[in-house]
Amino acid sequence: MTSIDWSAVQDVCFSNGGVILGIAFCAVLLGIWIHRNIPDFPKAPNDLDITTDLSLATRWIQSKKWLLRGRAMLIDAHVPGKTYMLPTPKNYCVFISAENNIKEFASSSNFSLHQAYDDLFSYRYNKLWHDEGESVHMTQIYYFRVLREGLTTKLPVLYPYMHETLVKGVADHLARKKAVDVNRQGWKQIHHYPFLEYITVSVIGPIFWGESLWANPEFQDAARRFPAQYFAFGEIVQHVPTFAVPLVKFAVTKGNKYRNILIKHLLPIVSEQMAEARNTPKSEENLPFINFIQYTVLMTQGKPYWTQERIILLLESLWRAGGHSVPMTLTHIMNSLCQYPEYMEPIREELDQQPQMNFSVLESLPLLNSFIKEVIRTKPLDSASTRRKALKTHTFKDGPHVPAGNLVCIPSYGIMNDAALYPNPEVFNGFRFTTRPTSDNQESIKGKQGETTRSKVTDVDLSFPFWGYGKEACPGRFFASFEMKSVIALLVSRYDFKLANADKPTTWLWRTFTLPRKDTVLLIRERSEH
Ligand code: HEM
Repeated sequence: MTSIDWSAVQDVCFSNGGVILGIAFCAVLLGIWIHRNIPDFPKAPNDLDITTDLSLATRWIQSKKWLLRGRAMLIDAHVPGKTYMLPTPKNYCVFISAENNIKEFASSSNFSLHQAYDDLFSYRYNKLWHDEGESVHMTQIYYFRVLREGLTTKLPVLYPYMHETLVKGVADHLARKKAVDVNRQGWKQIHHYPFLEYITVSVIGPIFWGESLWANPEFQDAARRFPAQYFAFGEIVQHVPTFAVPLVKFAVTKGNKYRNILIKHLLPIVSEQMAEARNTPKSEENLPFINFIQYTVLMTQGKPYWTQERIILLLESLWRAGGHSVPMTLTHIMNSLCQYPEYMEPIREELDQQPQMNFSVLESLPLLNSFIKEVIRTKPLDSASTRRKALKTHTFKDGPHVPAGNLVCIPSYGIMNDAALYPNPEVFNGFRFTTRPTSDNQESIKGKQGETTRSKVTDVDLSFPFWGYGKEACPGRFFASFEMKSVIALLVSRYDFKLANADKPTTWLWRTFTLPRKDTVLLIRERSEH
């Protein structure tokens, strides 16, 4: 029998005792960090149409893969009409596409939109003020009131202003660029997404904050930068241990720099306008829409819940919600116009045929409407919609049992690419939505009296759940769609454009999102006829 000679091991251990102790200490710290980062998943949903049996390790790996490959995982897992689940970093997400189940969860108080977005954007760490008495319900009511009653109904009046701002914004932006091509054909080079972000924010900025505040360079710069910083922090904070959150917040937000600037400017304005409103008789009907600040102040007049801090928080949330998704979706639309140039001429012709452009004309153009809708169908910003977190355990009438703490979502990409709803879904057909519907199951395209109407970008229905579904569907979609149409109409009718490098990818993926790359370069020049 051979005996083991331990002396070598002893030599290593004792002569390197400090090092080994150090490694052991680091291992303990790593263990604590991993432990804190493996959240206690809620109980797994069951009674699904497609069941998944996941070991702890698989669940952990899958939930991390979700960040980088969420969209692909969701598309792979999708079976029309079936319920299935995938693990996300904090819980399971149950995907529901059967009509009854969608209607059931979208209207049930057991589920919360706010809590679901808290998981995504870390609201709880991202808040400015800790507000014990805050009512999510009240905030949601006012999101809808301000956006629907305020902004949406005023779009016809706002169009000339929006158009003028766009024309100037694009011209000024391009004037700062030198022509790049050697053949002297007048092409200029711009970074596509930053350009569209700049001009769309230039349109909504004054409508939101008022012209004089928007003209303040310090305020405008902070307002432009704040949403991106908010989302970056919301993402980063999910991957650091809780004790490090304040430090990370300080580092990422540079000590709340942009938010503090917004507040410095907003507090005196909001408080002055509230004082003025108190001395003016309250009118419920036809409040004038001058800008968002003023409209919100008038709308909340006489409601003790609405303190100046809460009004600012409401404005801040609306600004974040509206700021980034419009230019991102718009970039997908413009990229698709470059990718499928055969659509450019018909859309241009449709625009050129209009003797005068205004809100109703722009809203009535079938080719423009259809092209935008087809891009959204094939390349939605988010492949899942109508995120809701189960606040209470919920057992659906038709099956799935969802323990509290899990998410429920609609697999919007899967539905919008289902061959039963959209024939040849894999084919990009820019004018797919110009024909009137043939199938009875598309409830959206039926008017109030059952008459068919043309499909619109802003439709919310079971075959087009891009904007969410039910009473909480995006209240900003009318403005978003109209702004996107205004930008495309201007660029298509006055400019030629193409991608500088058609072979380079134009998007990157994160979770279930398809985001435009910031480094995509667009070549653009003014059309000679204009
Ligand atoms: C292309 C642009 C946009 C897209 C893709 C988009 C998409 C969405 C989606 C999917 C939801 C969730 C609905 C649900 O889960 O049922 C939502 C909610 C919301 N959107 Fe939009 N949106 C866009 C533009 C805007 C704009 C421009 C504004 C404001 C000016 C806005 C304001 C809101 C608000 C306030 C909510 C939250 C409603 C609540 O908490 O109840 N959105 N949006």
